[in-house]
Amino acid sequence: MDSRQTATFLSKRLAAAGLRPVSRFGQNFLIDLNLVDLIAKSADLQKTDIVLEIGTGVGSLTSRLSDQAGAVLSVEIDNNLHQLASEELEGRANVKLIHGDALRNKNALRPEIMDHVRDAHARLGEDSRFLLVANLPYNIATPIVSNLLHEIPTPDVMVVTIQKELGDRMAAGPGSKDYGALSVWVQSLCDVEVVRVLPPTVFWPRPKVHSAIIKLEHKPQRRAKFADLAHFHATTRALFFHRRKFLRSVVISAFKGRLNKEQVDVVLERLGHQADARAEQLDVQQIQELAESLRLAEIDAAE
Ligand SMILES: C[S@@+](CC[C@H](N)C(=O)[O-])C[C@H]1O[C@@H](n2cnc3c(N)ncnc32)[C@H](O)[C@@H]1O
Repeated sequence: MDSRQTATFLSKRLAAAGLRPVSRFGQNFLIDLNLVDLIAKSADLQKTDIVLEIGTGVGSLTSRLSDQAGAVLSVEIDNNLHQLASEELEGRANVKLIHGDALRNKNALRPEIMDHVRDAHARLGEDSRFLLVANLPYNIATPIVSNLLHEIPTPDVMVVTIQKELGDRMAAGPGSKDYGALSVWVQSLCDVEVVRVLPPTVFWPRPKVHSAIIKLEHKPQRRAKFADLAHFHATTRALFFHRRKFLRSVVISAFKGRLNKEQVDVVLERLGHQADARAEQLDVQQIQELAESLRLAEIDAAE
C-alpha cells in the first residue's frame, strides 16, 4: 500500500467505528509504511528484547514490533483506539496493551508501565534489552523521554518519531539557539542520532510541522559518573530557566536558601566562570562539573 492508500484505509477503518482522529491526543498516524519499517529497523530488534510503545494507535507499528521483539508493551490513552488495536492485535501472545495515560503527571510515568517492564525482564532474562520504540504524541514526547531516563531499567535504546524541533533541541551543542536543559540532560546519558527528517505528508492527518526519527543510545558508563542524577537534572533545568540572565544570578536565585552569594562565587571562580558567563555557553561537561560542585558546596554548607 502506498501512503495515499494507507490514509484511505485508515480513515475508512476509523469511520467504520464511528471515529475520527483526535487532535488533542496528537493522533497523526504514520501512513508511509516504509517509515514504520525504518523505525522498527533502526531499533535492530531481537527476540529477547522488551519494547515499550507509547501510543498504540490502531496498532500498525505494534504488530511489526511484535514480529521482531520478545515482548511488547503498548499504552494508548484513547479507549476507542485501544479497542480497535485490541481487535487488530488479538492472538499475539507477546503483546500487552494498556489503556490509559502513559504519564501519571509531567514528572512521572504511569507506575504500571515499569512494573510490566520489570516483569518482562524477569521472564526474558536480566540480559534482555529494554527499548522505547514509538511514534510519540508531540505534546508528551519530552516528559516521556526525560522521565524514562530516570527509570531503572533505563531504555538501552529509544527510537522515536517526534517533532523535528524537539529532535534539534536534543542534539544541539553550546552556542546554538536550540541548546538547553534538554540537550544537556539527554546527552549526559545518551548518544543522540537524527535518523531521518520527515515531512508532514507522511502522516494522516498532516501535522503543521516537520518530524524526525531520533535514536538515543543509553551509555551506562556516563550514568555511573553521577552521584545524584535527580539533583543534576533539577540543577540543569534551573540553569537554563532564564536563558538571557548571567550564570551568577541564575545560580544565586536557583540555590537561594541553600547557598549564599559568597558560596556561589567560590564555586564559579574555582571553575573559572567569568562574571558575564551564561549557561548556554557551557558545554555538557562544564554543566556537569558546575552542577556537581554546587551539590558538594550545598552539602558542605549544610554541615
Ligand atoms: C502520533 S500517534 C501514533 C499512533 C501509531 N502508533 C502510529 O504510529 O501511527 C500517537 C498516539 O498516542 C496516543 N496518546 C496521546 N497521548 C497519550 C498519552 N498521554 N498516553 C498514551 N497514549 C497517548 C494517541 O491517542 C495516538 O494514538
